[in-house]
Amino acid sequence: MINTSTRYATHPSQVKQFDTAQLREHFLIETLFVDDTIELVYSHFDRLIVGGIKPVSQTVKLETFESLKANYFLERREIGLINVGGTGTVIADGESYTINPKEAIYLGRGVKDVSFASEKKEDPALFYFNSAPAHAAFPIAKTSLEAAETVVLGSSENANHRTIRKLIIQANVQSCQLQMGLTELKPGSVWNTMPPHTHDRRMEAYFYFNISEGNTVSHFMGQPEETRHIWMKNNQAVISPPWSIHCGVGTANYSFIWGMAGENLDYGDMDQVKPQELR
Ligand SMILES: O=C[C@H](O)[C@@H](O)CC(=O)C(=O)O
Ligand SMILES: [Zn+2]
Repeated sequence: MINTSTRYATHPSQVKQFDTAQLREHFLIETLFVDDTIELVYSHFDRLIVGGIKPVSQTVKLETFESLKANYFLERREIGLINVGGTGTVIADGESYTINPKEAIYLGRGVKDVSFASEKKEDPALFYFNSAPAHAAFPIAKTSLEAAETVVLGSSENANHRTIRKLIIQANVQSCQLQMGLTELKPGSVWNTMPPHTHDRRMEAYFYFNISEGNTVSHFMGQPEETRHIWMKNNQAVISPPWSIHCGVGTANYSFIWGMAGENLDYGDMDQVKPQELR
């Protein structure tokens, strides 16, 4: 089963007029994990696809869908998947890859048959994914948190102490557009990506997880001088337009996956915004 929808690109002057419901309709992705289903949103921002796959009682196949006008999903695309559930398997053109919790896999253009399975039905794999158009075919690559390029940023005094793990990044995985990673906040730290930034050459999507029972995260978006917020639940994603900041604050610590597509593969070229400049 595959369930798809499309989100159009928006202009900052439009977003200025949006009420809560419109902001959520255009940017928030509420449902990503449904049993034995692929749930996805096709965004017109850099044509990034944001989705989730939850195999429970059967193997789930990565089917193509109408908007792609392709014979198979990865005919002109690449995909990065990170498992936020129990151990699972990705089968790519007959080859099986075991993906443990918090491990990632990159599949390049041209991989025809892709399917997903969980090791245990009671503890299913949850594959969060991003996919972008690809002009070249790069090899399949599996990465783990240990193998990722890691940076520790922030401090407990600023409530933003966190570990950023760049899983799919130029230094360890070759890709056309896609960059993905996983950021974990330390206990007592609640701010992610603070100070915030923009990168007009790339859009981004944030997927919030490990939000514990009774807690919530407020995601901030918009141009630095015209910000809006979206309240997030566990396992929800939010689309960040290229012109938008993307940062968040929680009522307790949490984790999130970030993924980008666009002009280049230079993670570090962000334009920083000073906290006191935000409006
Ligand atoms: O462009 C890079 C992305 O926004 C994230 O990698 C930022 C992040 O994980 C963080 O600061 O906590
Ligand atoms: Zn960013």
